[in-house]
Amino acid sequence: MDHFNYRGDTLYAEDCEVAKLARQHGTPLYIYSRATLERHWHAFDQAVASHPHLICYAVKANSNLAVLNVLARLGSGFDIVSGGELARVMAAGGDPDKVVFSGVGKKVDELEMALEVGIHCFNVESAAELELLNDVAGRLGKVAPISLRINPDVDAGTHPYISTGLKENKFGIPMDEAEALFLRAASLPNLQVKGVDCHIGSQLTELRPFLDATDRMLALIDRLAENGIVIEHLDVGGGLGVTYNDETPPHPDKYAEALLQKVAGRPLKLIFEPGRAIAANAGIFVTEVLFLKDNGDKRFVIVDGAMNDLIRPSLYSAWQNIIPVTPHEGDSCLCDVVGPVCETGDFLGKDRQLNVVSGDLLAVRSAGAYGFAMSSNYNTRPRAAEIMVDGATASVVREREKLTQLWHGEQILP
Ligand SMILES: Cc1ncc(COP(=O)(O)O)c(C=O)c1O
Ligand SMILES: N[C@@H](CCCC[NH3+])C(=O)O
Repeated sequence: MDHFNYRGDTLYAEDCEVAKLARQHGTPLYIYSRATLERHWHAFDQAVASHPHLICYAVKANSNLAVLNVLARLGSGFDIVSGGELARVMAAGGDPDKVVFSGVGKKVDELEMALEVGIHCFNVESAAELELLNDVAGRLGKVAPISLRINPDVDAGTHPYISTGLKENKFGIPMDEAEALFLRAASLPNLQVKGVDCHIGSQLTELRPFLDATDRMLALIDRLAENGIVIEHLDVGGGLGVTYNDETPPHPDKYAEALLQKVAGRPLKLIFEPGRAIAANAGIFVTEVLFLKDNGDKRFVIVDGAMNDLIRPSLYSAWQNIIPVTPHEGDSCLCDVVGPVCETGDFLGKDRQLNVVSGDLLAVRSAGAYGFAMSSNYNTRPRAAEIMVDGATASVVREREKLTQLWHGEQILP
């Protein structure tokens, strides 16, 4: 369970009343629970406690500095995909020595920045990136620790837009090119081979694809050993799913147990890059009902939150639970919860049984990951405020954007 529960007739975030936070800070509003973030991180960390490991939280899921800082204080590492994310990690007090850098399109300035601060490992995704990194490191007089991200060609059984470990996806190096590229990496003077990594997709709800990928990675590690290349760590990526509706993803304990069986007896450090599993159910998105509109057999509940705030429903047809902050007695009816943005695809949920009136608050659950982080200013809508609750204390961890911030840097020509 998370820390967003009803007490009496109204929803709480830990010991803070959600309706009160909405009144104080306005809507739309993201609310995160520190206790839930910490519990999810510990669940991962403790699951693999018996084996050398590093949990590198995937910053892209929720990159608010306060979220990163809470995890950094637990000793977390971080998986980043840009120089911007590296800067955030450092601004939040994260340790660069626990940072792994993923991504198919790293730029020279990003490589330089990561080399200067001394990250744990570059997860290299192509032959061209390998050569570039060697050049940049040489120019700076550094040796870059590297892993090659291998595309294990397994079907993660998830939404096609968030599946990453199939041959047809842009990510990683094809398995049949892996050995040659590792040999090349080992021959380059400014690189040090450290590990292999993979990440096969997101919101996985079965263990099988993870274990298939691990088998393939371990077989590769054995072949590399025969060629004199010693691999120190296996980075299995992120991807563990969460319950949005009725999914039953494996608990990190079960995942770790199965994985540890496979690596038993090997002096191989394990790296994990969980994003969603840590952040999704640590957050809710609160929005106010503006108007109701009845169209024949359907009711539109028009709210002040929109696809620019939370794009997952529009982008992936993702289902996230929508609950009343303070439920009413009485009959519900079938509703589409839609935002003010001028797009037919602007909805937070379709065909939901709700009983609401104008002025009510709704909470979209499981919004802590890929929520605010994917938000935009489309329709010149300021991005929502973000609150972190810790017991009975609620703090603004990002102010609501002001309109003037939205055109900062623009200019009118004479
Ligand atoms: C390389 C990499 N690592 C980790 C993650 C985090 O994934 P998730 O949020 O599914 O755990 C992603 C995103 O899917 C990713 O691309
Ligand atoms: N943004 C996606 C997940 C993509 C993960 C990024 N590698 C989601 O909301 O489900």
